Amino acid sequence: MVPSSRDILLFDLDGTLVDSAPDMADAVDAMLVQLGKQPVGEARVRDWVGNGARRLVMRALTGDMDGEVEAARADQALTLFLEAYRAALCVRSRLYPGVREGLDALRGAGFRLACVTNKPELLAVDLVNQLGLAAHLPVVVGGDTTAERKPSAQPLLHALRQLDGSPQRAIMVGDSVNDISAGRNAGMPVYCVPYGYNHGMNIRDAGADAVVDDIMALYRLLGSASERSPSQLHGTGGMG
Ligand SMILES: O=C(O)COP(=O)(O)O
Ligand SMILES: [Mg+2]
Repeated sequence: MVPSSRDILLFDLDGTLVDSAPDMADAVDAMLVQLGKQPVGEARVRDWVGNGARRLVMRALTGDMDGEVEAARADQALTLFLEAYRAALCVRSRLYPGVREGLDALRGAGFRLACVTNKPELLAVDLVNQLGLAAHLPVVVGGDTTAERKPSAQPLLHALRQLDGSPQRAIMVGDSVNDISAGRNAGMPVYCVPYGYNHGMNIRDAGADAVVDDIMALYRLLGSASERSPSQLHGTGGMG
């Protein structure tokens, strides 16, 4: 039985469900080479993912987390990146261990699941399909679906509207401070996995309500909480 208080789970995509950095890094490097620049490689790109494609491209062009370039240059680079990425979206990307089993178990227990990512919506939907998760994640909200992306609450609330849900019934599950802020802004608890992309920082220091080793561990945590008492699972609207 699903806990009556929190029966909706909003999942981040990159770094939480899928290790997509290898394909993103290949597309970033293809873009850089087309612009006559040196490729940067996967390790750098891992630290740069999570704030949307445009920010990723600006980080790659400047080598700086907060780097800015003029709009026309960013537009041109973004077009090249998206072309390369769309053409090879799911070549080396892999689900993290425990994801398919965990989502199966959560679905089987009656949770309703959605994806809220800063990836452009079309790419996110395509990737979810290619990974065979379309049935698990019937709602996919991307970084360009609403006017603002995470850490704004907008995309989370948009997903909840499509599920006829509310923040009181939901938990955000992610891998970065961006997901934690988005969940806070939307008024819901945030559980994090420790293996994703958190800009080189340890997620255990970032203030999540819980850190779960993987999505199967999330299922075990929510399952055992629901057996104890629904109200113990953040049922009173508290944040932790
Ligand atoms: O920054 C991105 O492109 C996507 O990142 P997210 O799936 O972790 O939100
Ligand atoms: Mg992420």
